[in-house]
Amino acid sequence: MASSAAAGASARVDLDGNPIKPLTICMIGAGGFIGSHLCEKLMNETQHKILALDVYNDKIKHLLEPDNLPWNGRITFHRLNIKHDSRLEGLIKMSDLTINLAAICTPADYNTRPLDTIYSNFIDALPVVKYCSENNKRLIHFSTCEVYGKTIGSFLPKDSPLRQDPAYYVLKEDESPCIFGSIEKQRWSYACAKQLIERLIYAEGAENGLEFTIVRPFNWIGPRMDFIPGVDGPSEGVPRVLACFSNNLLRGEPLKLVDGGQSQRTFVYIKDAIEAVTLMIENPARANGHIFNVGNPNNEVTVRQLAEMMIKVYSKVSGAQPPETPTIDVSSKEFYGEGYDDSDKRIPDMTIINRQLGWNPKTSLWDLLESTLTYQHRTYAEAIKKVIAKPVAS
Ligand SMILES: NC(=O)c1ccc[n+]([C@@H]2O[C@H](COP(=O)([O-])OP(=O)(O)OC[C@H]3O[C@@H](n4cnc5c(N)ncnc54)[C@H](O)[C@@H]3O)[C@@H](O)[C@H]2O)c1
Ligand SMILES: O=C(O)[C@H]1O[C@H](OP(=O)(O)OP(=O)(O)OC[C@H]2O[C@@H](n3ccc(=O)[nH]c3=O)[C@H](O)[C@@H]2O)[C@H](O)[C@@H](O)[C@@H]1O
Repeated sequence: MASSAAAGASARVDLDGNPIKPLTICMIGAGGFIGSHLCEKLMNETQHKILALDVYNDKIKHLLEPDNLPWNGRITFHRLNIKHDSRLEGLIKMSDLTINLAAICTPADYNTRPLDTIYSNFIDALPVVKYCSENNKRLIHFSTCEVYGKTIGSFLPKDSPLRQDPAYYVLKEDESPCIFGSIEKQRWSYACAKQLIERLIYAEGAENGLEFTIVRPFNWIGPRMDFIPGVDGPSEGVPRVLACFSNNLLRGEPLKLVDGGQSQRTFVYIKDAIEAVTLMIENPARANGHIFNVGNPNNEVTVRQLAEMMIKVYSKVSGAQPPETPTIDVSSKEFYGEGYDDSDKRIPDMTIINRQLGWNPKTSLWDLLESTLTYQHRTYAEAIKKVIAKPVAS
């Protein structure tokens, strides 16, 4: 494995046929869902070095130990909180490229912990941008498709034929407006903080020459996403939809559809999406100065359809009977609390990423759910049984 990985790595060329020099990458938030997949790919397929920064490392432990792994020495973990750690600037200075993934990014937090959300997504990202700019270091910053907010089409009358016109709903990096709800709808605290840090990075590029790339992920999903409440996360915690529905399926409970599950999303497989990030890392001349949508426009479903598909796939991979009551409707107020609001529809325009990096997603929703739910079942089914069997303390 070591020799084939090294051989593959030495033959690597960029999209213009130039050999790729090994980089040192400061990856902030490397211990999270996206970070863990990116570290895995870079260790397996390239010769880049990673300084992995995070508060946690559970999701990348398999890349750090034991110390005879083929990539031994190319990944080092630095346990730190970027809110208050003087090592941050030094680590950025030691690197050729910084990738910032650190953020609070679960919707259940946006309206219930708006201050933490705004600090995490804007204030805490400021020093990262500043150190990159001052030290002439390249930055890949993770933003979100939530910066688009709601579609223009959502404001049209329900029966307007214009709702069918892509001009009213396809989201384009350089054209679509950012449409958020009122300030009382604290859901938008995250999107607004992400929008402002995007604007700041863009301005650093324009005024001070910062070399940057901004990534707008559209619902990347796959193994290791978030946590299963009561198993590897708090019992009362509310993760993103993939983990919420996985939790319901593992426990044999109905899946909860917020406000009827009418919102639409496009889901992309994490492994396809990581391919796009690798292209950005290794093709700076094509990626710098750009904002990229990264999603799969072919995988659009309503949340209700997602639930129905996950129920079918989970039955197939686990052999379990579907729950007697497969889904139940809950109000957003009951599920998320006051101040929740939602994006109605999210279809990414792929023109820019396709033109600059030639990237296209490959995996269908059914296939990505099959591999992800196989992982969820294998990883959590036994643990859930034990949790369920435990008597509740009176
Ligand atoms: N997963 C998606 O589909 C998606 C979609 C849109 C945007 N994003 C963005 O991509 C980034 C990564 O998302 P993810 O899904 O991997 O989330 P995640 O929560 O799994 O990972 C974020 C990581 O950052 C770390 N972190 C947070 N604050 C930190 C701090 N102060 N110091 C050090 N480490 C800190 C966390 O411990 C966590 O490991 C985020 O910026 C998120 O907003 C993700
Ligand atoms: O992944 C993304 O691209 C971005 O969008 C997500 O936001 P959202 O898609 O609204 O969050 P999910 O938790 O994945 O919820 C998707 C939809 O499912 C619904 N939902 C969620 C959980 C549940 O149990 N039931 C349910 O119906 C939500 O109301 C929402 O309409 C998060 O904000 C971020 O991680 C990220 O920036």
